[in-house]
Amino acid sequence: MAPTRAATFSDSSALIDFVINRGNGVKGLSELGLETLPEQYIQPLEERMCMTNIVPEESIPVIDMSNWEDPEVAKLICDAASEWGFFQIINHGVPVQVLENVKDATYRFFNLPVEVKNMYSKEHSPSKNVKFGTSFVPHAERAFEWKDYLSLFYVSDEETYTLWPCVCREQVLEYMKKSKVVIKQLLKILMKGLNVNEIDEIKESMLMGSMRTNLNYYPICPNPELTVGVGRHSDVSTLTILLQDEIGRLFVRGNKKDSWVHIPPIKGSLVINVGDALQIMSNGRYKSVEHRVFANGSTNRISVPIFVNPRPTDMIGPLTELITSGEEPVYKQILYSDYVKYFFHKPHDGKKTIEFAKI
Ligand SMILES: O=C(O)CCC(=O)C(=O)O
Ligand SMILES: [Fe+2]
Repeated sequence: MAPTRAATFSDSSALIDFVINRGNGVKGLSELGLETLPEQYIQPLEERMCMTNIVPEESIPVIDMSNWEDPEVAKLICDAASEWGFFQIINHGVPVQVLENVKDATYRFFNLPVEVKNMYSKEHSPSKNVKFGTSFVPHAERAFEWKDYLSLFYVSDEETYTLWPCVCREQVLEYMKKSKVVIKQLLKILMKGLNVNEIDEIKESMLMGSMRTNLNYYPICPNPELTVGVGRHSDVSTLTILLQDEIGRLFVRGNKKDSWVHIPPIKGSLVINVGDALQIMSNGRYKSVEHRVFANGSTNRISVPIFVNPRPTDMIGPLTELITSGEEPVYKQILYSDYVKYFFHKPHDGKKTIEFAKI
């Protein structure tokens, strides 16, 4: 019997060498035209897509930001952040062209020759602030995730122009800068919702002292029903601003037990979600909610999240305003970089990271 193409990688070390060490990623696997998914990507049954758990009649709020100072808009945002942890915004002020440009830049990066992309892998990158990789933490995962990414931690414009790949740096920078306006509006509203009316320097650093933008690439997958693009997780950010393309397949945990709700692509919109850092700072009032991405059998998908984070050196914990007003703290003070380190040392595991900060 002729061997199937998947047999090429029946040996795990050969697959790891091709995908990780040589930098082909899952894009390289996808382009081999494999007929079956390599077993290293087969997820346990409970992590795979199950249509019966999807609630098609539910959806996360879509909020028009054109009158963002209107108290009714503020209420919609604060309610969405506490009930869903997720919402989409439209008329947010980030020009559509900026969004289109960053999507084009994402394709430009992933279409570079493997040798060029691999110059940014963990082993070869000139800086830990720029990293090309695949899956989430392949060295610790029992099953890999069907995703490649480029992760860009912003330090300064100067560093961006020296270290980031030239095919995407200007577009990512512009997307970050234009998004900063709406990020500030959202944080102002969310803080007001907690009766925190002044955002001083220390608070601004805790809320948005650093930013990381990821370019995510989910290539066409053989047997998409057996794997995931990104497994169940909540983000470790304060807020995440996510640009997705028109493909869909991003799901968020719904309010009913074991239910999942699709986040439909809306042209020009941005998906906003609360991350663990904001759940901690708000003492649990705003919720970071589990989400995941399923793989796709017929189309490549991209997404571009901006993770708005505290600075790595910030101590974060429930805001003093909440505690002095009599709330019992649910979380302790933690060094943000310790929290992030903990997240990146284990595979995706739903909402478990936040246990690290619980009192
Ligand atoms: O690709 C997406 O739509 C979501 C990705 C995501 O959840 C993440 O990168 O944290
Ligand atoms: Fe996420």
